[in-house]
Amino acid sequence: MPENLFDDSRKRLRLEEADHQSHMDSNEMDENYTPAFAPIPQGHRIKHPCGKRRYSVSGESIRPADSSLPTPIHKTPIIIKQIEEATRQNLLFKNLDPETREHIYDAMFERTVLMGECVIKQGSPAELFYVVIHGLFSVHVDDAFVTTVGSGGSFGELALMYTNPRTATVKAITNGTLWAIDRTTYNRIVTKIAYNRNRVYEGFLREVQIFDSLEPEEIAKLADSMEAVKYEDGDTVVRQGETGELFYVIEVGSVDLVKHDGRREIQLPSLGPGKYFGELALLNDTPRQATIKACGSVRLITLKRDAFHRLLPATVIENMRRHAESYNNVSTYSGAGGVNVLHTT
Ligand SMILES: Nc1ncnc2c1ncn2[C@@H]1O[C@@H]2COP(=O)(O)O[C@H]2[C@H]1O
Ligand SMILES: Nc1ncnc2c1ncn2[C@@H]1O[C@@H]2COP(=O)(O)O[C@H]2[C@H]1O
Repeated sequence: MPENLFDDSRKRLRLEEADHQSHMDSNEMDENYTPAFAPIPQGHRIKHPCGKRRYSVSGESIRPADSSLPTPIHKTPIIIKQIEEATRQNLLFKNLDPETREHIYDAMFERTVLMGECVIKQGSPAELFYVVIHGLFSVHVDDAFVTTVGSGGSFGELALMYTNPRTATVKAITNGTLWAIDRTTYNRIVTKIAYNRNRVYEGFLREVQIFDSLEPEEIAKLADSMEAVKYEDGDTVVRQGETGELFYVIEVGSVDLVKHDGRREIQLPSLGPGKYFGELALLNDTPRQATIKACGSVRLITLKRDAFHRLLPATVIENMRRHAESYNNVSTYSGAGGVNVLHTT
């Protein structure tokens, strides 16, 4: 049975409440305020010594394999839109992929507050992040008023990052409606979705021929380091002559390759699902040797240069080098179709 984190959150919320009166009615925003946080790097993971992967965010250890996504809390499309707008500029949301963001919106719960209530008390433990749907709230640092936050705003974001005490007091100037999420639930969603996605990559990478010799554990590490990117028809993925930092495996769709040999533009065989490209720049430290464009919608899984060198064993690198030798030999090049000279210059 998944634990009920929302009941827990409400308990903590009550602990944060205190009876304070406020007579502030200013609408000024504190333009000097910069939230003291950096975005949670997606997939900030550590490998547990026992071999089971754990994900560590904000000092809390989460084992995503054993956790589940929270039960969604119903909200109207208007509320979802308001939450979306209020969090659009927030780094903790903006850097998340749409699927993760959606699950976080689903998990947020409603909290109504009365005029004069203290929602956050400076110095108290931080647990909840709030989006303001209705009402006006005043922010005070060391008892000095700094700003107000109204409908479409948010506060308490530090709670999603750290266990540090609250940096300010926030009071309700009017009755209000807030939607909230606690740090544990936020982290659980972020790590669970990253974990699920990596397991899907893992399944796919197991089927990729060049990785045939890898052990399951090596495939899992690779999946954890890879990120998906999407391109639409005609988009250039890599351009001949440019520096390259990524290695690509085609998950969905196909790509067209064109190489300019100094005189002529030559069309090379297209590549489809399970094929890879972009290894030459990383293997030889050379500029890209061909231009590659999406043919229809394409989904690629990418590996950064350092992870490429760190995670791929010598046997795989050797097989890639051997395969690259066939690039200049049309008869043995595995991408069927041969080469066509497009035009000469
Ligand atoms: N100077 C400020 N201007 C605007 N909002 C602030 C300021 N200082 C703190 N806050 C907000 O008040 C919140 C108090 O709880 P947190 O520290 O979690 O996150 C804080 C911010 O969201
Ligand atoms: N005949 C070819 N010549 C050069 N690159 C090729 C050829 N066929 C496929 N490629 C791929 O095109 C990629 C372009 O970027 P890279 O040079 O990093 O790596 C290259 C190879 O993966």
